[in-house]
Amino acid sequence: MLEAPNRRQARFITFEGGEGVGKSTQVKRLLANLANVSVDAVRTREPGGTPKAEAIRSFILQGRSEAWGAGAEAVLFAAARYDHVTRLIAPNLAKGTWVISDRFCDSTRAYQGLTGGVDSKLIDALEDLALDGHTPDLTIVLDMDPETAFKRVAERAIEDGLALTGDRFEKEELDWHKRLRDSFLDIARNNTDRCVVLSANQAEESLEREIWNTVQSRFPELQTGIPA
Ligand SMILES: Nc1ncnc2c1ncn2[C@@H]1O[C@H](COP(=O)(O)OP(=O)(O)O)[C@@H](O)[C@H]1O
Ligand SMILES: Cc1cn([C@H]2C[C@H](O)[C@@H](COP(=O)(O)OP(=O)(O)O)O2)c(=O)[nH]c1=O
Repeated sequence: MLEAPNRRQARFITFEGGEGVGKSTQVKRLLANLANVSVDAVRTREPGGTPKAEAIRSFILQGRSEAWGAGAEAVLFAAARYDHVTRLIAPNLAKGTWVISDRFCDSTRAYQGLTGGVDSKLIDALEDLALDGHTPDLTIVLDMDPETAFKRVAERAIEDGLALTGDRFEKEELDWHKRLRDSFLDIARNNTDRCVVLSANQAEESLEREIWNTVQSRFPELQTGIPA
């Protein structure tokens, strides 16, 4: 008897890229597309995803670890990630539920490592410890020039009547964000088996279709259309 898609091997997909490129928007759209083909999936994010990792998130994003430097912050992100992997990601994958994460280990490599100047040996060691073997099956890198991304975020904040305050990393200079963009592209070039770079500078719906096509071609079991 043929198995329904959600009975097959669960997949771990991550979204990466700079600020405001549309990661959260597209994670939600991918979840809806997976639900349409009866695949059980959970949406999560980094830093965070579990109560303890969310506590580390608040600590870092409020700027309380800034004075410690990028190396110590990389260790904090890795501590949050270890909790996230062992308490949420691994158990869900083990029971057959796909996991879709808004940011994961490439953010540490890009922000603290390539852009923040932390030695790649420390980043490699932290990644090895925190992932505990759970390398993503697919990473979608959303790429776009940071000026356009910032305009989007600002326009939306004005529409919603919100003040644009920004967290620790959103406050960095434009040049820093350009280097960050290059860092994500470097990571993708060095991990072509895992990473797919897509232009985020397109309408939400067309980017959603590109992502769904990418996911379906990477995981052909989704194309069978067998109902659960
Ligand atoms: N393709 C798109 N075109 C225009 N605006 C978008 C697009 N995708 C997302 N947005 C808007 O841009 C802002 C940032 O999107 P978001 O998904 O929160 O980005 P991120 O999670 O990468 O920070 C939001 O206001 C969102 O509604
Ligand atoms: C996961 C992770 C995030 N970060 C940064 C990226 C973001 O600036 C911030 C998370 O904030 P968040 O608001 O979730 O990101 P976004 O702006 O994409 O919506 O933490 C790191 O510096 N290192 C990491 O390992």
